[in-house]
Amino acid sequence: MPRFAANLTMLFTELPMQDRFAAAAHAGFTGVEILFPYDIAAKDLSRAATAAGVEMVLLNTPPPNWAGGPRGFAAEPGREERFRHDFDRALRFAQALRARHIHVMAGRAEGDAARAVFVENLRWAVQRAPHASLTIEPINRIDMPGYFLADFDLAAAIIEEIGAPNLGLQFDAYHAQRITGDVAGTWARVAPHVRHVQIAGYPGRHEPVGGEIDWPAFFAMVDSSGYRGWISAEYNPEGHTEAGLGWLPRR
Ligand SMILES: O=C(O)C(=O)[C@@H](O)CO
Ligand SMILES: [Mg+2]
Repeated sequence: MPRFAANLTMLFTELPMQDRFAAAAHAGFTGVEILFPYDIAAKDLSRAATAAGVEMVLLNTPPPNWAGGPRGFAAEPGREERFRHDFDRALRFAQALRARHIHVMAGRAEGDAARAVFVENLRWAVQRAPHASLTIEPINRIDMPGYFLADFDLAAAIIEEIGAPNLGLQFDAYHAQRITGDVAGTWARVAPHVRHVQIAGYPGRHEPVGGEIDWPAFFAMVDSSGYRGWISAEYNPEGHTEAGLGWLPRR
């Protein structure tokens, strides 16, 4: 059975960030992720994670703008220097927090030049951080207009092309359903590349309960595929976070 993590950027927002670690542990999560942790000193976040006894699972490359600004530069021609600067910053945070994965965000771009720059930047990153685990995540363009990586097959092809042991796929079931309408079929095609999973109900991006995704079937499929990484709850709770955690196994 995979382990469950709480995305502290979206869950437990009733509390200040440092208090969300303990709240997640109390609720039954053994790991946490933060999309953009850069506003708080890494040592303070690390202390909160250690005190709560939760593992830091993932963070994103900057910029730290959750409110609609740019979402990374890895696929943007002409922004290679900015990408490398941001990547090193993410690496420092990941090392300080002992974070398992760094999600390398592609940013807004399109076309062959963007694909080439994305591959080139990822090749640089996997060599820059050979001991870090890097992920790329297809994100639907309705929620994130213009985002370069919005195709699971493209992500799998790029991972295969780069062929680095420290680069894998971040499979967000919500985006998979929104992009393909077939989360199970998509999983079946790309499962060997997956090294991190995120979940949210579709439609709505709320708790993973009901909706278009058959959640018991999804969890069974992920489990039987041999995936042993984390499954992270990355959704907007309908109400109070705690009140919506009935879906979490082993509570
Ligand atoms: O939007 C998502 O889904 C994510 O996982 C984020 O990392 C993107 O900011
Ligand atoms: Mg996601």
